[in-house]
Amino acid sequence: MEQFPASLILAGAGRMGGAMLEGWLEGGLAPASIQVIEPHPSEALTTLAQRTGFQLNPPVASLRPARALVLGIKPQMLAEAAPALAPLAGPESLVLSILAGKTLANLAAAFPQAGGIVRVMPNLPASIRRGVSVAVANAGIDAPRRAEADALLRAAGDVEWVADESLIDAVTAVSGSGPAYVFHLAEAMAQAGVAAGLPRDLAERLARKTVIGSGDLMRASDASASALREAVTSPGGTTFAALQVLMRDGDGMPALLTEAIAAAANRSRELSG
Ligand SMILES: NC(=O)C1=CN([C@@H]2O[C@H](COP(=O)(O)OP(=O)(O)OC[C@H]3O[C@@H](n4cnc5c(N)ncnc54)[C@H](O)[C@@H]3O)[C@@H](O)[C@H]2O)C=CC1
Ligand SMILES: O=C(O)[C@@H]1CCC=N1
Repeated sequence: MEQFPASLILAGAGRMGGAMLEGWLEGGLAPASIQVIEPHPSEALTTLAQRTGFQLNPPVASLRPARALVLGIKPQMLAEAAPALAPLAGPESLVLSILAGKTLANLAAAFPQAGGIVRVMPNLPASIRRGVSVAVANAGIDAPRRAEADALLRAAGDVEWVADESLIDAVTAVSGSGPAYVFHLAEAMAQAGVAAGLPRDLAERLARKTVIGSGDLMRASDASASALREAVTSPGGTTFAALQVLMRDGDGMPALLTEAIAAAANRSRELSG
């Protein structure tokens, strides 16, 4: 049995907060223990609340500090939202933040009463419990709080704990933003397929199914990404011709991704404070 927190308030159930909520519900977190604060609830969130029974936007006066306060708002909203949210994190509470860039020190200043703080970078596949999260805890996180945070993150996929908070900016750039790179790969493959003469709908289906099948194959196989790539590449064949372009020094995919990931990590650092 997972050691979920006895009560949880989620502040901000947009795309990522909503994805984690779906993962928790699928993973067995009791809907009766969940309260969600979301000023602009989507239709899907409202339907989910009706179907499962968690409280969506309970009267503010009824809110008491929860064992876990999960922050799913945007980093730029923290300063504005914190004064109203801070009373919901008491000495027994754990604050779990998914905000890109916001450091443990930023969060401790915004939630001065909180018993402990965990900064997490999750990713969007959390909604189907296939996410990967990297977490770092401040000194207030004791073993029970850490186990509860771990249970929440495990319900959304895999979890890695790190001790060095400075790694989180690069983590954000690789796995937090990473699903967007994969989806963009599917977009770009479809576009290139159209340029090579395919009808758009066929090109989009082929790109989508190729990304899905390749991901499933990676999941099913112990082979490294390099070994799987080599398995597609016949010497002197078609893949080899394509990879000579993609792996080109200077302007190939490794160079582009290095630049893109550095830009994302820099943006994460800028968002602190
Ligand atoms: N979208 C993603 O794939 C990932 C997002 N994140 C982080 O998740 C956070 C949310 O990002 P998204 O879900 O993409 O944005 P979003 O805009 O979809 O969600 C933010 C939600 O917060 C709500 N909100 C605004 N003020 C509020 C308040 N005072 N109290 C409660 N809720 C309030 C908004 O109505 C909105 O629904 C960000 O901090 C981002 O860095 C982290 C990893 C991946
Ligand atoms: O784009 C962003 O800022 C957020 C953080 C990681 C993924 N989405």
